[in-house]
Amino acid sequence: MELNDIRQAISDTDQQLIGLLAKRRSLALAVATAKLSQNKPIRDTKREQELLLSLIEKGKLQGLDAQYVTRIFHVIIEDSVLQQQAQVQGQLNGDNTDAVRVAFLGGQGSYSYWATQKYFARRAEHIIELGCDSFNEIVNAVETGHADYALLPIENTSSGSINEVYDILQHTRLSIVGELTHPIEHCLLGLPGTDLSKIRQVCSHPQVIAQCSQFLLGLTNVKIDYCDSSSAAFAKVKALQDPTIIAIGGEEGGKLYGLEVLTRQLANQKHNVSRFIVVARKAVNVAKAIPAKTTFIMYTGQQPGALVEALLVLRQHGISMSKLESRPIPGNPWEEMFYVDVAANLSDYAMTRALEELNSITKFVKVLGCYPSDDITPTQPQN
Ligand SMILES: C=C(O[C@@H]1C=C(C(=O)O)C=C[C@H]1O)C(=O)O
Repeated sequence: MELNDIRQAISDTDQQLIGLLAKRRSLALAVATAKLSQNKPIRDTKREQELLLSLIEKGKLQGLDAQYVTRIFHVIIEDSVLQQQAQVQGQLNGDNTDAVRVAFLGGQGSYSYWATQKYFARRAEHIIELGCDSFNEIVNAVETGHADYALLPIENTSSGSINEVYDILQHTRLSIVGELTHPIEHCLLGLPGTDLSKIRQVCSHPQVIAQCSQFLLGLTNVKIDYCDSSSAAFAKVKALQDPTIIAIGGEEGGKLYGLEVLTRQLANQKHNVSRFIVVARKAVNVAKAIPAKTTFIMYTGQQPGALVEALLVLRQHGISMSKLESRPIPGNPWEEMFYVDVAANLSDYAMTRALEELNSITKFVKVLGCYPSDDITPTQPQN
């Protein structure tokens, strides 16, 4: 067979794969409806386990190794579960699936832009993008009704919590309605033909700079230029047309501005992932069939043991905490507000009781939102 003919056969096979993936997805959505009518949870790890074992067996017969089959089906199953969860949530909360207006940091090509695309691809036909220059502007867009949702990065595996966003949450009336984890792969990006040894200026968002601090220490005589977003940095490098100025951001984003990758994998942590939250004016209910997270803030006061007492309430109700963060309370020096993420549905009896008790033993408690957990831990195909 000629090269072109073989390639044509590969393209035909890929097209069939795409068709099969789309078919599998629509079957998964039908499964979700059937599960709801039978009061069954969306995730069924026993079924996933059986499926993986049987696929590994079938793969072996056709020369496909177990790891390859497992890796591919982890991606397919994760998509299937997230797709089902989004459908169930949309139905429960009467979401608009035609068009949503979403505010996020930066313009086309920023990390928040890609996260927005990923999150809403499962939830709406059309995204009306509202790129913003700051976290305050993003939140304001939703508060004033210019946008339906805002997407905000809240923590990252390299740089930790994004304090500015935590501080905004203390004062906003908006509710957290969703979360999303998204891999962040920082690259040095420059105009075509840029010579790394001649670089004088690196542009990016302060969070990106913080996540690449170790790499940047190795660059001498280079000025750091803090921009509003990674996409603003791309735009600047493109506009200046100076090959001594480069940006840090995602490869796909840089491409939109005609920039090329000079170096990859710049983050301090190899596994560099950001967690984003989605906020809206109206809180949502989370279907019982879906694992939920609740985020609340509390001020315990400064008496000895106050935080321990509060955390004991969670333990007494069998509620597990996935995150505890403290932030200063503006205007009250040395006093701290605690941010707590728990694996619980706000409408669970245990959670209702825990919040009642926390209300009585702390000085202030406010629920920031209850939303579906994005954590789809892959099922391992053990016998
Ligand atoms: C589709 C289903 O829902 C989920 C997704 C699965 C899949 O995509 O194969 C398997 C089990 C469930 O966690 C199902 O239960 O069959």
